[in-house]
Amino acid sequence: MADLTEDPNPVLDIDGLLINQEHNKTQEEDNNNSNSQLKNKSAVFGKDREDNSSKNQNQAERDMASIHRSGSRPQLDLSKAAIGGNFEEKDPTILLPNQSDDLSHLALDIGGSLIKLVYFSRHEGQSIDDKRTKTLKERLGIANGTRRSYPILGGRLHFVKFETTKINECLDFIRSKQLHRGGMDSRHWNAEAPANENAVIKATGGGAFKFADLFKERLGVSLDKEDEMDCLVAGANFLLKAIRHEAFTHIEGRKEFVQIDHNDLFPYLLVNIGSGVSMIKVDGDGKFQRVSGTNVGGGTYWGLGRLLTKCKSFDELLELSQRGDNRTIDMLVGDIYGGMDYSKIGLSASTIASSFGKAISDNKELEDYSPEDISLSLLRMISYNIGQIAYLNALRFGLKRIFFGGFFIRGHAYTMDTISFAIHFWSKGDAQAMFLRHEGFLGALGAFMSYEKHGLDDLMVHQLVERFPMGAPYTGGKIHGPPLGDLNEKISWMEKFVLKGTEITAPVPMAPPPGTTGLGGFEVPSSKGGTLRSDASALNVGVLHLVPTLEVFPLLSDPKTYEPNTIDLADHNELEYWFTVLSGHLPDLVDKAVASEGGTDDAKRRGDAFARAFSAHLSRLIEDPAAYGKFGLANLLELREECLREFQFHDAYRSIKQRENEASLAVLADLFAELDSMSEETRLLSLIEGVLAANIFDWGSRACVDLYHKGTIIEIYRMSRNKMQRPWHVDDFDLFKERMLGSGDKKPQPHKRALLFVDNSGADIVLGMLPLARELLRRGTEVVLVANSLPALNDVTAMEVPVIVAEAAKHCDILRRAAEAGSLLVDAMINPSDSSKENSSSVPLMVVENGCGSPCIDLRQVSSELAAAAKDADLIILEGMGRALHTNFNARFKCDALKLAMVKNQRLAEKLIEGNIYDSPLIDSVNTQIRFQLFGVIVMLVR
Ligand SMILES: CC(C)(COP(=O)(O)O)[C@@H](O)C(=O)NCCC(=O)O
Ligand SMILES: [Mn+2]
Repeated sequence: MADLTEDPNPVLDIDGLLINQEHNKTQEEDNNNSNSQLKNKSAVFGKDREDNSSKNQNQAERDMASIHRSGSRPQLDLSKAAIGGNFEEKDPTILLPNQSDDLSHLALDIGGSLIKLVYFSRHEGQSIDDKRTKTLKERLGIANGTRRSYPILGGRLHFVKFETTKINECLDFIRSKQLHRGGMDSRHWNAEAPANENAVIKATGGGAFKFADLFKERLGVSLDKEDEMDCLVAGANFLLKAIRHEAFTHIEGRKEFVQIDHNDLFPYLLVNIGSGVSMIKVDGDGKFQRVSGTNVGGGTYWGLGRLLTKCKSFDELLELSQRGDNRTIDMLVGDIYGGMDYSKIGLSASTIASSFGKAISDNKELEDYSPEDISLSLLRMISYNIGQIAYLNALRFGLKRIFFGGFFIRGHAYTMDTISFAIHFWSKGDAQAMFLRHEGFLGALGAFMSYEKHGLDDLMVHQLVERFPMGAPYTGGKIHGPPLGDLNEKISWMEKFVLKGTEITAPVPMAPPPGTTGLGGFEVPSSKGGTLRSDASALNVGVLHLVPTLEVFPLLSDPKTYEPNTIDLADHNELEYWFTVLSGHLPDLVDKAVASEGGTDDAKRRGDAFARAFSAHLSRLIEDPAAYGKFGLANLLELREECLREFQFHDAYRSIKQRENEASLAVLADLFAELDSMSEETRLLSLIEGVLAANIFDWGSRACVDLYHKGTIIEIYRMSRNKMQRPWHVDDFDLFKERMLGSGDKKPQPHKRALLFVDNSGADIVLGMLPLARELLRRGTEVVLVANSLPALNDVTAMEVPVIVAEAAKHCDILRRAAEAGSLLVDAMINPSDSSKENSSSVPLMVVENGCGSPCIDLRQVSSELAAAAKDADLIILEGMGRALHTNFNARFKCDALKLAMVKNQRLAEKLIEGNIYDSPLIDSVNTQIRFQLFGVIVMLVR
């Protein structure tokens, strides 16, 4: 019988854990994780669901999906195939003993100064298929046979780089991660395993020739050389199509991310600035022509710079330029025109008229000029020249977009500004220079894509999630030390790194404040002196998680214009505010996290490491808000959760959630009785007020946590509900009521299926959302509770909801029947298919996971289960600040959508409600006269 843990096909079903932990966790940890998830799941249903027959079915499903894969995927080796388990089964396991996972793992671009590595690591598909999910999938039309087959494997794409002079470190890294044994099952990378005699690694760049023998000798692998231009173009095309906001403009110190329309990408000019410069007109995938180039490039800057300044490295030279003032050497227009602009032809006094021009008139020798000034003058001369030639070529072919890549740029602000200025100036604003976040990895990515079976072609933008683990030993993609084996080593590394200095908090400090470079970057750079490092403004490149099961939420009215974040952290005031808020929460969060792991010394150490890591992220963002790409508040809140998971805190609020669930369930029967005694209209209003009131139980909000000291859950809930006087700040209740209850001649129009995006545990779900769900069910609307896949703050997870519903159902027949019909109460059923027949008269209550582990939700990337459930839905209810305010406040849908949120944050109240915050309903605390003045409520019905 095939063992699930050895399944070579983790494509397929990762419903349980869409977002995984950091990659360099050991395999053992991964397994422990999934085991404990499975154990929880089993506990929910009181049975061990991981018995052999379900294993067989899982396996069969995986095999089915493998067979459905597109031709670009690894072909199946069917030799010695056999049916495993019971032949009578509908989907017996098919064993493929000779099927190896021949997925490519590593590709290299070995340049003159840097070696760039792109490697892929598989991650295990966690399948949690129990009776409930199986029946649910059948109901949603994604069960066996009709289920989607995912054309690619789930996994992670890593980007790292080494200096070419340190090639031995690079070889050690490859060996320690066993990346050269790509032909094997990656989940069993094993140092003991014999090297594959014929192992081949795709490589591009001159070093692929130069170091071929060294690779053979040290790693026993051959380098399969790929053409550099082919690779550059393939890499750029992939990035521009698959990564949202890969490109950005850089004008006067300001980065702005650009969303490229995939259908309108070609043609463009790709300018790759390495030692020399290539200019390539790209017309499509594999369709390109090198149209020009210049021998004045990165090598020129480095070569001349070294001679003129005695610098020891390229980075040192760049670093010098940060402190330079090119006006001492360059002849400016103002120098010629007595300080005046030459406005007739559009030249300002600060424009460089002649690079190094002052050196002809000054009676000075080389030693009389500062190396800093020389470096900056040289940098500008070369950047400007490249920009100008690029523009001329764009003009030649009528190209509006010019993308710049290559090692020369290195995210360097003044280089980018100078290039942008040249393009803008000469094209009179018609053409635009754009830069790429993964600028240095184009070639390596392209080499990776040249493997026949890489599968990346099939990837869609919504299936990629970029994560920023505190990926020691490489921060921002750059290797800083030997690779780390496990979490313990990683923590030690961080402890040392932080103790050593500020490097971890500011691995790549400095972003010039907007405007410092002046017109076209020709003013004097603002210097941060000694704090600057060579890769000063380089952008952080994260790990790309490939999650084939993610889908775009089908009910978004316009996915193209959808922007999940309401708050954009590119606004420095916002960033500073949230930085302060989240820094303030940190000590408390660490306490909770450590307590959730038993308060052991190990947990304390991990807690400490988490705090350091998250603070480092915050500092990095404060230094450069664009460091992680386009980043909104939702991303920051998610980063915090990811960071907790990185240090193995899987559910920091576990016990708080449990306690609040119990306390709320204890008063639920009374609440149902109270609601049932009301008239329809009063009840509907009370239900909405109840959702808002219960949303106050939010451990992510400082104001709310302070409130908890003032009374019991039910007291706070009641007090809060009683204070909900209408009209609310945004108040579409009457519209909703009309649809639900009708008015005058209008009959009620019950919805067919409602998706309820639930938020917090305890009162929020139990006293708020479940009673609302019950009302909808009573009116004949199917209800799907949509909950997080992974914990985030005190949010309830999809795994926890069935237990809560089971408890609630003890007090309510409507819920019980609906839960049975929706297969939530599996233990109450004799046989799921009989049971669904029996309950066919009842509308079902179902639970699906949303695909994320954050307090917010990006509806461009949701679980396939949710996407399937959405197909028949005509009502969406988004609840809570994270899902309805921080994200999706501006979202529009194809059907009715209700956004219900208690505004629990002063700044947000000001920003979104646009009124005087003191107009908001006041909430008196129960026992004291203290007034909480920052709560407003929003009930928004939108389409
Ligand atoms: C993290 C949250 C979005 C969670 O709110 P919820 O979605 O549970 O209503 C919210 O607690 C929040 O924005 N907190 C910010 C910090 C504060 O106001 O203290
Ligand atoms: Mn929440």
